Amino acid sequence: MPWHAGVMRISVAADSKDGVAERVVTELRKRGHEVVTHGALNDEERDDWAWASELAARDVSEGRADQAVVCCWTGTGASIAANKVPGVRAALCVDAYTADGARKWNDANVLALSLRLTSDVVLDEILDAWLEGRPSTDSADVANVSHLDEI
Ligand SMILES: O=C(CO)[C@H](O)[C@H](O)COP(=O)(O)O
Repeated sequence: MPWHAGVMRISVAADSKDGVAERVVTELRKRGHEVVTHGALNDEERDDWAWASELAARDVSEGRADQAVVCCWTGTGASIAANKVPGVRAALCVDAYTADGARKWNDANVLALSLRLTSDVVLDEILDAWLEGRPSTDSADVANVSHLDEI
């Protein structure tokens, strides 16, 4: 399903059943999106950050999800793991400005979050910016993003 279609299928992964991770799931569902859970949010799966994040990123890469949100304590490991998956552009976002830029300039398709840093208010702001964000059509931005596949 394309970005602009409104309702999306979004995979959410976390390495602990943290309140922030559970709030991501709740907030996405509240906004009408279909959510698939991985890692510590899924009783059947391994909960380490590299494995959990990989599963969510592969959902995006292999077309089972439109976007993903990957979470760990710092957000760093989750973003590194996701960015190893072909076609994934994961962005670790600590505020709405970064989330907006990640969608606009980087056409990011995976949002990485720090469970440690992300307050409820900031999470709401990040999700709003992320979900409303659209990739730039500026030729330089398009060229940068397409070069990522060539690197
Ligand atoms: O931020 C992380 C990785 O970037 C992890 O969440 C952090 O290392 C804690 O992991 P664990 O609970 O398995 O020790």
